[in-house]
Amino acid sequence: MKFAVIVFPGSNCDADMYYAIRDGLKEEVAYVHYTERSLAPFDAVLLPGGFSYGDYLRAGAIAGFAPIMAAVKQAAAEGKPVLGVCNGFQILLESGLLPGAMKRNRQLKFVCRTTELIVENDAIAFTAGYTRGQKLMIPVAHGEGNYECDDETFARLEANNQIVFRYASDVNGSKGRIAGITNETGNVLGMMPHPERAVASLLGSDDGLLLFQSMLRNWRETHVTTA
Ligand SMILES: NC(=O)CC[C@H](N)C(=O)O
Repeated sequence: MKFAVIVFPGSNCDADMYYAIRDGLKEEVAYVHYTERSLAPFDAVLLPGGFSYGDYLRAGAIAGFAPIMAAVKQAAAEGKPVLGVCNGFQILLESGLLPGAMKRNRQLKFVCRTTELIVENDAIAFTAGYTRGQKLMIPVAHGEGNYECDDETFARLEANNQIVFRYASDVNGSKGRIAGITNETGNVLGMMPHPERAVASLLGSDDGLLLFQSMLRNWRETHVTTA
């Protein structure tokens, strides 16, 4: 399976994502610059954390218009898995691939610590290896992680099972303690916590590795070769 890690000006978790795939998952991975226009050779797209364009206007707002985003939207439309972590999640929101928006954390402070997450949806490619209700220890590091959407959108997210992860307790004021959501077809996932920073017990937790392993397992199941 071939993973693309998109690099925007100001990305700072691109290397973490790259090593999680190369050394944690042991699959093929390459950096793709934000000025590129095709993701055709890749099976999955990863939007890493960071401060793209210095978080100017709003985090992710400018990156949402970067040249590569048309290819990210095409990959999503083709059903390829697209994962946005932290700033990557913010970019997915700003580009309209996921509904809602991020506000500054309620406490108006950057939060950098390990959080406890609850798996709410274990039926999508990213979470099939977990079980619903399972608790995960995954770190967060963000200033704008306070998820907001209107009540109608929130009701739709709940009804469609699009809330994938919730914080076990309030971290940043996020509506419904939302930590991660998916699109209606389940192939685009945005999450504020960093699974790529939790891929080995040496890092304090390997609870994030199963997310990447689930992506790989799903891809193998749907791309059977009979050579
Ligand atoms: N690690 C990240 O991606 C966090 C940066 C992010 N732009 C923020 O809200 O602070």
